[in-house]
Amino acid sequence: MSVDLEHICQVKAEADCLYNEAQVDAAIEAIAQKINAELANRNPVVFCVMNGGLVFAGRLLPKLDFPLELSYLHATRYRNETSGGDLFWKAKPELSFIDRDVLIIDDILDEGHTLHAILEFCRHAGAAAVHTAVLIEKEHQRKASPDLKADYVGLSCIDRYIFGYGMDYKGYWRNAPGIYAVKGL
Ligand SMILES: O=P(O)(O)OC[C@H]1O[C@H](OP(=O)(O)OP(=O)(O)O)[C@H](O)[C@@H]1O
Ligand code: HPA
Repeated sequence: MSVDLEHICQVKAEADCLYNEAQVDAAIEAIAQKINAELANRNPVVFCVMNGGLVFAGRLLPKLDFPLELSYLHATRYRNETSGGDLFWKAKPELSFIDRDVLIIDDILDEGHTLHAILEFCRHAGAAAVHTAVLIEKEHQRKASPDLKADYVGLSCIDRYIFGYGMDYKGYWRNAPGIYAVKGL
């Protein structure tokens, strides 16, 4: 698929900055403090949800000061689009976590289908407990289930399509050093 880089650059130039780098990092620090207080003695297996969770996990992990194991999984339902479809597992968790505490790290809880499916997978696969951390939660009434919440949530945002800090717009701007809302979306 050919990408119109001019469009990609225009989207960044016209976007609204919802949170700058300092604000996002402060939110990550606050999450780290809570996780340090609550999971330090749990010897968890931490799964970064690729691709979106990469930047959040990269900033969060060095702030966690207890023993943990790190792995990744890749479940995707947006596939570089701005609305989600069926969940597709690109990589299921490889590290065994039977009877272990699991910590799932992802960038965004939007409709929540992704987190819901990952939670179900980990529970059925024998995790002792599953904890979830998301950098940002989007506020709307379209959640996969109304009671679906992450245990650790850094920020919240209005119902617009956002990018930056791991989140993409059509595969781009995961590297943006803040959280931005696309103009008109
Ligand atoms: O709450 P939901 O509506 O299910 O959406 C959240 C999920 O969508 C994004 O992943 P995406 O499918 O874009 O895959 P990617 O991380 O590889 O871009 C994001 O990283 C979350 O994992
Ligand atoms: O608003 C979003 N931005 C980027 N990725 C996403 N995945 C779900 N919602 C979003």
